[in-house]
Amino acid sequence: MSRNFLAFPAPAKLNLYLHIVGRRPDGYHLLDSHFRLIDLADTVEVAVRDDGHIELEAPTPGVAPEDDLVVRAARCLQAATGTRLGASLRLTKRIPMGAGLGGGSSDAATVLMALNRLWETGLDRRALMELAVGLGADVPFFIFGRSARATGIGEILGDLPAPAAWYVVLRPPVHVPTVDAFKFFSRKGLTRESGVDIMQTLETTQRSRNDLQDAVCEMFPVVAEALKSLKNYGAPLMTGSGSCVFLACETQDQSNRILTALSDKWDGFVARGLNVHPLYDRV
Ligand SMILES: C[C@@](CO)(OP(=O)(O)O)[C@H](O)COP(=O)(O)OP(=O)(O)OC[C@H]1O[C@@H](n2ccc(N)nc2=O)[C@H](O)[C@@H]1O
Ligand SMILES: Nc1ncnc2c1ncn2[C@@H]1O[C@H](COP(=O)(O)OP(=O)(O)O)[C@@H](O)[C@H]1O
Repeated sequence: MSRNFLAFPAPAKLNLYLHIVGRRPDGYHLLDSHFRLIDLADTVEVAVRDDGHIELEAPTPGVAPEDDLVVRAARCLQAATGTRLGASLRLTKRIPMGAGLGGGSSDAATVLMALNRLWETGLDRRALMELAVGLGADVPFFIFGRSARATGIGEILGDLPAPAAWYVVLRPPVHVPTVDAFKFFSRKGLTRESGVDIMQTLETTQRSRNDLQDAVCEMFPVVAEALKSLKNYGAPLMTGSGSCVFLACETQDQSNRILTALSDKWDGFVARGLNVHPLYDRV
């Protein structure tokens, strides 16, 4: 049966700083991080089914369909709203996985926003964000949908504008499991005491720092090498739990020139910072 698929973008994100300021009893770490959307995006295609089934037409490489975040997001919205409708899903992956770019989380957020509209379940942004945190700590950010300061485990979000910027992003050929990055970090006892009003100290200390960076560089020295390559051009940073590293540039041309200069050694891409999620007004 031919179905009427509609396509929705799922943009990636960078962490312009990532501070770990504590740890919850359940083991999740308390963060203070600046999340910024970029124009690299996956595409999620959705067709409503009236039989209630959730079907992913082709598996995401390395992910069992029932574990796929797009399937989990659809089932989560079904359970929360009691809708009898289902969906067929197609996913076009462009965001590297395990790269600190939030690809899986963004895919999940796009499914929640798209199906909330197509199933007419009528949840508001706040309700969708509350559902989202059960799918992943940085899923709520993509529903919040604009440059944000994230605290808590990443689910408490407030506006924090980012300067217009282009980013050159290098992609070391390793997949960093988020859980391993945090585990390695905590084993080294580098967690700062919680409760510090980081925005005050941020004025006096260097803001753009990723507290997971040293741990990931120790686990994957190739990430340290990628940072070193970019250090010739400015002050690079790893995004999220890695493996990607990035450098902010004022112009697209500057980003392209740096990527070209490093292209014999590194895979990478140039991305433009976004102020709002492409689906922002569709919630
Ligand atoms: C680290 C960040 C920073 O933006 O980005 P990514 O590197 O994933 O892109 C995010 O907080 C990742 O969010 P997300 O990828 O959704 O993580 P989850 O699936 O919720 O958690 C995976 C595992 O990471 C650890 N984890 C995650 C978030 C957090 N604040 N503290 C943690 O300790 C937990 O062990 C958890 O079981
Ligand atoms: N649709 C999906 N796209 C990407 N990863 C997915 C998806 N569904 C589940 N995953 C799992 O989520 C993990 C985190 O993926 P992703 O969010 O892209 O990376 P990161 O957490 O480094 O930003 C992947 O390693 C994969 O095992």
